[in-house]
Amino acid sequence: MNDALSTFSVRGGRPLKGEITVRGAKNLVSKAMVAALLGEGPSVLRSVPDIRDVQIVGELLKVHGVKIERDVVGGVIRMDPSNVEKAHVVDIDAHAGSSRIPILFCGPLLHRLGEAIIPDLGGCRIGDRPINYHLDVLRNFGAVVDKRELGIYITAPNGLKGTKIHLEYPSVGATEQVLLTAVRAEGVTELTNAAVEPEIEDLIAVLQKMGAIISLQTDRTITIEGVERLGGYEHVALPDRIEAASWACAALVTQGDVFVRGASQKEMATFLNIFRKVGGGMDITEAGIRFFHPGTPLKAIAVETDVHPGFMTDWQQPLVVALTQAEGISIVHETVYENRLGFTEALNDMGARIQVYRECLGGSRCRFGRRNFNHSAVISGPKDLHGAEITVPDLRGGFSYLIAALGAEGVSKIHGIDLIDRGYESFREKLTALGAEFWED
Ligand SMILES: CC(=O)N[C@H]1[C@@H](OP(=O)(O)OP(=O)(O)OC[C@H]2O[C@@H](n3ccc(=O)[nH]c3=O)[C@H](O)[C@@H]2O)O[C@H](CO)[C@@H](O)[C@@H]1O
Ligand SMILES: C=C(OP(=O)(O)O)C(=O)O
Repeated sequence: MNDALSTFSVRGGRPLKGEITVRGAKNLVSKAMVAALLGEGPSVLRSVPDIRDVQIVGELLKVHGVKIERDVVGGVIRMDPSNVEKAHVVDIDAHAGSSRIPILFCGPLLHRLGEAIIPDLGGCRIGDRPINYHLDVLRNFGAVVDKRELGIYITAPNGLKGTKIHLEYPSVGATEQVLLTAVRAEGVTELTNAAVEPEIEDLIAVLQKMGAIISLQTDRTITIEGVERLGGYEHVALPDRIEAASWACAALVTQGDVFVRGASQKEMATFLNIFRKVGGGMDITEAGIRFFHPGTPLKAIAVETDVHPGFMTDWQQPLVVALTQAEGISIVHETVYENRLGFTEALNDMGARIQVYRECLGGSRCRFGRRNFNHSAVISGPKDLHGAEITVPDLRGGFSYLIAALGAEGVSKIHGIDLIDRGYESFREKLTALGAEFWED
């Protein structure tokens, strides 16, 4: 175990009961903040959660001259990009490895400054996570990409021009790259096989408020007519459907009853279907969703992760913990990331029975079939979980360990808990509100 990591101890066995609130989605807020860079006037974003990714993007905006005012408690961030300027390489490099968002600064910085320097990316290590689509997209618009020792240096000597782009896979980040570049490129851009996640639709709404002209067809085609200028925006971020689903799984595993204020049915429809099939109870209201264990045995299921409107990959890890409590054999086929099942090893140390396979099990053949990636899991349940000493591997894996520890008999020691702050606002306070017993060493 790494002693340098902060340690969080949890005594499991108490049902989580009560109410918590989710605010804006990590995967929209950070991108809407980047979009503010494109405007000539200030932008105001509301329902901003207090998570580390927001802080990191805020700092990156600041080093580029954006004036930021933030009301952390009220969840409001005001960004004034009137004086965007070149940042010092050392200031940019200070953010190397911290998040995946810097790659999305390319289009806005090229439009504003004619060049962009992008540090090495961070984010969860759940696969190789290449950026080839991003760089191809930028080259398509006419950008010149130069890989240097301290990151990537991008210029657009002849400006950025609208183009036709087809994505080999509907990547969320690459779709956002196209949007954030095309809105001010000269002429029309047509993107086919685009990702259509709710966070992307919300980013389109933000850009439209700024003056962009974007249409989204039902066949994953997005057309963007470039405009010369964009203004600021005022926007309320859509709620975080990943955080909401994570608390739903925590309610199930601990035999609890949690009202997640802010959870929205529309963006969670696919998760809600699976939660119901597993046997979870729910009451859907306008204000939020109550998730509870109905007292009857949970049922095993087969599920595969997919791009929207499929079952989201970021829901997979919390759901796997819930499936350790279901009666029978569940199958989970991870088709978005090749390496997102490593976290199951520690669950097995806690008493779960999960076997991982290279084959595509229980669903269609995916990009990872017949390759050396353990991307299918077979979960036999129900199994009583017991406390263990575990280290957080990534954001969702970390929250999943927390769920397992809350549902386990005895005390678990979780190392590296701070990683969870990247995407779960005030999770310690929320755990306290729900009656969990934990302490930090
Ligand atoms: C900050 C953020 O919004 N993160 C989300 C975003 O990540 P992110 O935008 O990084 O995820 P992508 O949709 O781009 O990745 C999907 C797949 O495409 C591959 N790929 C992607 C880009 C590329 O240039 N080349 C390539 O091969 C990836 O390795 C992965 O296998 O969408 C993922 C899929 O819903 C979510 O899990 C992440 O929470
Ligand atoms: C994979 C995730 O995020 P990121 O892309 O920021 O690593 C996540 O939120 O689960």
